[in-house]
Amino acid sequence: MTERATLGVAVIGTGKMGADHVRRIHEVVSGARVSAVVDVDAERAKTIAARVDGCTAYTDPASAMAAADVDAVLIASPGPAHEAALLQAFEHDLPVLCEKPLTPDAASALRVVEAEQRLGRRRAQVGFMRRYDTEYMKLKSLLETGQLGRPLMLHNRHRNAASPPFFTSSMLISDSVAHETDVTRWLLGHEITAVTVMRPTPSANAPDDLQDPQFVVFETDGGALADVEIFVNCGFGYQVQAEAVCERGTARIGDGHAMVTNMAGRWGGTIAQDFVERFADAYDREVQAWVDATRRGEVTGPSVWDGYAAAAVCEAGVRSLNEGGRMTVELVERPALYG
Ligand SMILES: NC(=O)c1ccc[n+]([C@@H]2O[C@H](COP(=O)([O-])OP(=O)(O)OC[C@H]3O[C@@H](n4cnc5c(N)ncnc54)[C@H](O)[C@@H]3O)[C@@H](O)[C@H]2O)c1
Ligand SMILES: O[C@H]1[C@H](O)[C@@H](O)[C@H](O)[C@@H](O)[C@H]1O
Repeated sequence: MTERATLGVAVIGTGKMGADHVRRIHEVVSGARVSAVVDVDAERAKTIAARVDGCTAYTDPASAMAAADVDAVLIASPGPAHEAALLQAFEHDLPVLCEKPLTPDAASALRVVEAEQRLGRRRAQVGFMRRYDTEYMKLKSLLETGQLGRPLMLHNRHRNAASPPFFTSSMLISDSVAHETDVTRWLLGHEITAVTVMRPTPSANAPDDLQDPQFVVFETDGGALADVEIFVNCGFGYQVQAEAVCERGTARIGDGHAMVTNMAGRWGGTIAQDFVERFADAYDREVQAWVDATRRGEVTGPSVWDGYAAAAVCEAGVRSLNEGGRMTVELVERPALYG
């Protein structure tokens, strides 16, 4: 298959993540350019477009997708806006990289799976960027060698310094733990069959009415258990850690000991303050891999099915959070398109 010339990308949503992806495509990634940006906030779209020569600002995704210089779409609007943008991109037969979550609930995610199936080929990749993080990749490779034996448990910690003002208790699951649903499925190669969410006494530093932290337990069809501590107002920084406990050993990532200093009677290092810093390399690798595959006419990386499975687990998790107790996860039969 011949490679396409430089890929013209429309970035939809130019907030924290979208603006960072615009910078990335403009300055870091090869083989692509940002030809359009879209934001319901016209001023924001214009400000971001002005950073890239030849980039047009739009307020309506459909107009950008119809533009002659747009070959592909990167969706970085909030989760509830993803379904409409994905379906429009499919109508225009454009390849998509959609930030996580694919959509915020299982029914809307399933509509996206069904729409892609009607196209008869994969068109979209979901932005589960931890699959491109070097530490997660090393852990995955080690588990695949079988040296540690069968994975029995996976402990996950996911801490943000502070949550944005719009964050709700349900979003700790649907927006944040969405990542752990994906890494658990991907690292273990299991589907998650049940979810239990527990509520410790909220931190005094969490905004009023926010249930923060939460403690989540996943059961898998391979008989493993995974737990997730999600704490989005921990105050001290951004930390993502995972430890796989297997029959013959354990492996842990995310301790962040890149540099240790000794100074003034203490030893220590620094902690990243947000995801843009902690996962910078992973985002770069993710977007470059998407551009390369798209130019070859292929779709690789986490699929719309992975996005649907994560949405179904998170929906069960939100029910457990709100109603209490263990909730089972029901997935539709996996279509052949997703192997
Ligand atoms: N992979 C990651 O680690 C990671 C990190 C942060 C955010 N995200 C995801 O990226 C997405 C954006 O998050 P963010 O933190 O940048 O949010 P944000 O609030 O900073 O930005 C969202 C932007 O989208 C715009 N917008 C809203 N509705 C829109 C619509 N219908 N069409 C076009 N633009 C619209 C808003 O005006 C805003 O500028 C979310 O899906 C979020 O979950 C992923
Ligand atoms: O949207 C963000 C993003 O996905 C981050 O990676 C995660 O740590 C945050 O909790 C979430 O709100």
